[in-house]
Amino acid sequence: MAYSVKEMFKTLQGEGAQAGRAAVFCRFAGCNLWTGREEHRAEAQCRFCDTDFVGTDGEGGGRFADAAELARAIAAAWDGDRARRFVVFTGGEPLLQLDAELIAAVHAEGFEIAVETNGTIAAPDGIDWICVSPKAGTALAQRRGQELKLVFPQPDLMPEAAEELDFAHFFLQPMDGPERAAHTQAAVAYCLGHPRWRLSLQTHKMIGIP
Ligand SMILES: C[S@@+](CC[C@H](N)C(=O)[O-])C[C@H]1O[C@@H](n2cnc3c(N)ncnc32)[C@H](O)[C@@H]1O
Ligand SMILES: Nc1nc2[nH]cc(C(=O)O)c2c(=O)[nH]1
Ligand code: SF4
Ligand SMILES: [Mg+2]
Repeated sequence: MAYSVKEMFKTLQGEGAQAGRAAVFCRFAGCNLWTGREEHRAEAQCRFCDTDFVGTDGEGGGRFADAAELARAIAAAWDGDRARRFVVFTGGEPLLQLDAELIAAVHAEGFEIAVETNGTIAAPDGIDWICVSPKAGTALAQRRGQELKLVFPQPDLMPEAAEELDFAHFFLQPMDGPERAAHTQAAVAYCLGHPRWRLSLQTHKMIGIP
């Protein structure tokens, strides 16, 4: 199938258990929880998004005709040592587009594959690192993986409700926006009182990298 990619770039993973690791970020266009248009934000299912995922006009973005073409572009974006090649599929919601064919093509290029998903769509087999970031008021289809990364606080989605899920790592990530400092303090306090949860900071924003 063809794929719509907003942007693609190599940077360090900023968040979660893989923070600090070099990765190609492939940001798919489109999401099932928000149109991405500001005039629809107040009515969206997910209202705190920090990302522009509309269209295919970003750096390294475009329409890719098939899996082989997109896998080649991902490999070209990894301009270093072949060892420890790593791609993070994000968006938008990547599980609207990431399929078995693309997973196979990117594995064939020697990459480990991670995904950042809202968890409302079950992941296809073969992804090496699944990070689910659940959103209040939505039904969770993907209930297992490597990393659960809960944006905090979401008053209608308390961490306690997520603890029964089958993940190796549990992170709270302070919700960015005008209240970021207060959200960060609240997340710190929660982690201190509930030590199964660890703090995930968006480190790329602190140091000004994509
Ligand atoms: C832009 S989303 C794309 C992937 C997928 N749609 C999802 O929500 O997981 C990438 C990550 O950023 C997180 N995120 C989005 N907006 C945020 C904000 N305002 N503050 C902190 N994290 C945010 C998401 O929860 C997710 O973990
Ligand atoms: N550096 C960096 N790390 C990230 N981790 C998750 C991101 C995302 O937008 O999915 C992201 C991002 O946009 N940049
Ligand atoms: S689900 Fe992810 S991409 Fe979609 S609006 Fe929410 S944070 Fe943004
Ligand atoms: Mg981001």
